[in-house]
Amino acid sequence: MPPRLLPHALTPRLFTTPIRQLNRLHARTMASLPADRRPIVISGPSGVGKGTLYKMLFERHPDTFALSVSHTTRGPRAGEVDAVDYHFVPTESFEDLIAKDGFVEHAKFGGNRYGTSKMTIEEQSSKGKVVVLDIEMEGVKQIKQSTISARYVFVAPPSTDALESRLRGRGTEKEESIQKRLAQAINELEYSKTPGVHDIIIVNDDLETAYKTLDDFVYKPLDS
Ligand SMILES: Nc1ncnc2c1ncn2[C@@H]1O[C@H](COP(=O)(O)OP(=O)(O)OP(=O)(O)O)[C@@H](O)[C@H]1O
Repeated sequence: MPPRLLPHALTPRLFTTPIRQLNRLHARTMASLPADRRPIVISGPSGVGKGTLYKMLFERHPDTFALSVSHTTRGPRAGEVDAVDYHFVPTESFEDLIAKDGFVEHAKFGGNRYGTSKMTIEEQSSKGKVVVLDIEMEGVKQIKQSTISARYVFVAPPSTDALESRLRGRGTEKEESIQKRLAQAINELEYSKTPGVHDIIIVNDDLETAYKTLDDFVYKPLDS
């Protein structure tokens, strides 16, 4: 039996889509490594939208980035998974790793310890991923003093009122924790004004605009 001819509307797109369009489609679905492969350190006050922004980056460029999973002594929030959101460890194990010089940065915040292990960064980089680190001010200072060469992004809120309403709107923090985070936000914002500390400061007002600024920065050519 001769093959049935498909009506035009059902012809597979492959045969009707111009090559240039196909290439663009292909580029978007393939891992698209930035020219600059150094780890990207993203900092900014709690609740400003760091997580929201880098998750968009991961979704829009699959298989390209890896979030450095931090170690912490704090307990998991509802829905958080060990080794995915954090490596949840007891204080003794955390201190053990400090003694072995196993962290690129570590800090205490809100009564808990947080840190990025050298091993975590090495593992992801060796898989060809661009590592993204979500860390706070003290961690940024330590990485800047370390031998790690990184790019530094600071995410700022459009206003402190907006920051507070995002923190509250997220619904993950108790009042005491919100107050601590807001107090710390003032220090973070002050530090961000130090010249030369960050390569870019992104004000996260309109989300898509902020995302575009982040994407452009991450993918800018090496010589610009
Ligand atoms: N541009 C934006 N406009 C309005 N709301 C936003 C915007 N960006 C993020 N948010 C919301 O703000 C809240 C905090 O965002 P997110 O959890 O990403 O912050 P974070 O900086 O990663 O916080 P933390 O450091 O505590 O993990 C979330 O509910 C998120 O949906």
